[in-house]
Amino acid sequence: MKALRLGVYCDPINPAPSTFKSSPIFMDARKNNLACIRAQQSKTKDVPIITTSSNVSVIEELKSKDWEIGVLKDEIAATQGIRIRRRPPTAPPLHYVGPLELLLQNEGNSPRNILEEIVWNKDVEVTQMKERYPLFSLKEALNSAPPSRDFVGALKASYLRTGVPGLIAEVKKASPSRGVLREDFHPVEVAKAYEKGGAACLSVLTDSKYFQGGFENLEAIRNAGVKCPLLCKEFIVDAWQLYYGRAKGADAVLLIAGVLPDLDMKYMLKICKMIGLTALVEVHDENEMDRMLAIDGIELIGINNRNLETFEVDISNTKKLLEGERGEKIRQKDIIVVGESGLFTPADIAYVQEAGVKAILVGESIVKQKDPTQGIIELFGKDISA
Ligand SMILES: O=C(O)c1ccccc1NCC(=O)[C@H](O)[C@H](O)COP(=O)(O)O
Repeated sequence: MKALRLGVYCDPINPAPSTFKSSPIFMDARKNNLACIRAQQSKTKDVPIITTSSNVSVIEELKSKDWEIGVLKDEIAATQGIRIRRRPPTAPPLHYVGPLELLLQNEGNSPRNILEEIVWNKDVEVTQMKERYPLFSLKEALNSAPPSRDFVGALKASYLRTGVPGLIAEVKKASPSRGVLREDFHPVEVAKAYEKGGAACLSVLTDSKYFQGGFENLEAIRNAGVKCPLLCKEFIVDAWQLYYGRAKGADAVLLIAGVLPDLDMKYMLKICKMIGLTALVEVHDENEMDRMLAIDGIELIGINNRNLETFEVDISNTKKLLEGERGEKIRQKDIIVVGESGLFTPADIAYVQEAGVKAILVGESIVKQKDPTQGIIELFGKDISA
């Protein structure tokens, strides 16, 4: 353990009862209170903020409770086999402890892998975004958002028309595992080239820090008149992001089973349904698949061949997760399966199609081509546009 700055977490005066502390109402109330206080502060930025000892202590207390709740949530998630922790486990918010402010740091405070790092960053990013665009304003924005389009319908229609899996073509400039994929990147041009090449739907990376994407790309593609339904490819950690994505023109959103515990997943699915978003629920292993098959109402499951913790890609993962009883259950539930990542050749497509997928999500192999329309022809070994 290395001590850089010492942070002391203490709330001896007003500890909340542990049963109440873990209730969703308490968690939401804490988060919203904190966001409200910050939003009020940012609205009045021209006026000097008088920081009284009482509002500082309220904010500090809320931060601490928020951190405590995060730890509790991680404990619940771990019982479901989820390895991704939602925030650093041993670092409570920095507290003023007199003349010395020190933060205890140890290995537990470092993300264990890239997915965990992305999730921790996303949590901070979303907290800041919520202050700029509070939920009530997004709910208003939804009234003027472009109508959502039928994502699953487009995939099914494409499969019926072409006899090969419907293509979700990914508008992706860069990725943590591959670096920059397309230097001269014009998202609208790429999107139009994909549409011309016969893509059923598009996936638009909106994360800027790790993928050099952005919500402005999603919005621009939608506003450019591209007809393919759009997947907002984000790391969803908070329901607020669903409203934001829909307001920016998304028709579908990605929900990662390795990040969201069952209760969060069910909650997100409900909100998606309420606001007209299709959920692409992503799994990578048997445990995640079994957890998602136990949840009602999922119509689209993506099997990611890429392990987002190690970057290892193996397309036989799709086959493995569709074998035996799992495959049977998927057919019974009439779930459309999307094969994701690491698909480069007609043989790869045939392999996952044989395993049972009716749709594929492809980025690297087509975005890297000078002409992405031609990239699609090469991927399938034929023209699927007509
Ligand atoms: O692609 C990455 O390096 C990555 C790293 C961490 C989290 C997610 C990541 N990628 C998301 C995806 O799974 C892919 O963008 C998508 O399935 C397309 O994959 P590909 O065809 O291999 O570009």
